[in-house]
Amino acid sequence: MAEIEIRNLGIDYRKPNSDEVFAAVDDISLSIAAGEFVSIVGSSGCGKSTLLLSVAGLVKIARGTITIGGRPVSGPGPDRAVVFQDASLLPWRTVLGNVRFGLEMQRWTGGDLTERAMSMIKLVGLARFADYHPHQLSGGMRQRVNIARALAVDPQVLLMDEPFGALDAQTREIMGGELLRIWEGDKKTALFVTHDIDEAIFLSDKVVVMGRNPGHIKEVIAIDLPRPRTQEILDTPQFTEYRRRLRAHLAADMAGMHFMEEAA
Ligand SMILES: Nc1ncnc2c1ncn2[C@@H]1O[C@H](COP(=O)(O)OP(=O)(O)OP(=O)(O)O)[C@@H](O)[C@H]1O
Repeated sequence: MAEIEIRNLGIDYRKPNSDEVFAAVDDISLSIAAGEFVSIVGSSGCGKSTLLLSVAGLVKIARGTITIGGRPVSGPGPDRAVVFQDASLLPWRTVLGNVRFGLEMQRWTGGDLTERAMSMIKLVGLARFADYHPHQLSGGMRQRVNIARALAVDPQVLLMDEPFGALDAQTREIMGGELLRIWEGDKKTALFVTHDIDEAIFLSDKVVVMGRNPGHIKEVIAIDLPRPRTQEILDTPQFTEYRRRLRAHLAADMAGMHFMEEAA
């Protein structure tokens, strides 16, 4: 059975300064197996974040269902952890304090909190910085802390919304590799939103391509590349072919957007 099962999902939002509602995503069905790494790509505003937030239980489901491990999602829960683009760290707490905070919030009972937090900080390569405060860290390091905090509570599902979106290209590439190393260690089910096609292919078992108005799934592409993945894979013919397919999808979507703007 799939770990995450999304069936005919629809999410509505209210238009700004109006009572009118519109479907941000509609009729989305997707099955994600336990331990799978799935990325969501698509043009801006097509509903990627909305889909991720719905799995997190942070937006109201208007139509359809989402189940995690067979249980319907009706709000946030300890089985899911979310990492957003901007590391939401507490500035007055150290790295250790921030990772501990996640455990404190979940009333972690799986052993000593500091020990657990430290093991996660080591996992993301920040052991030497445990006493630092967020402002003393680079953007990439802050995002590592965010990931450590999310993983510390041992969620079944890790949800990431453009977690490397604010980082420079090189740091982003390094962080992608790091994320895979961590994920390969204990294979959480991962759902990852990105604008970056190469990042999506490099990380994923499946790439979900979304289209817009309302947000829907255009195609789910299985990425049949060997693991563990290294940067060399980016230059292989298979990788290039996946890139070509995904670019063609997104280009078609962009062309549709221009057409709509002209028609408006
Ligand atoms: N809280 C909200 N209230 C009203 N409309 C919203 C809300 N959040 C998102 N929207 C709208 O819903 C649609 C989907 O937004 P969403 O953020 O899910 O798209 P996205 O694909 O993640 O976009 P981006 O790639 O630009 O981050 C957009 O039209 C957006 O303007």
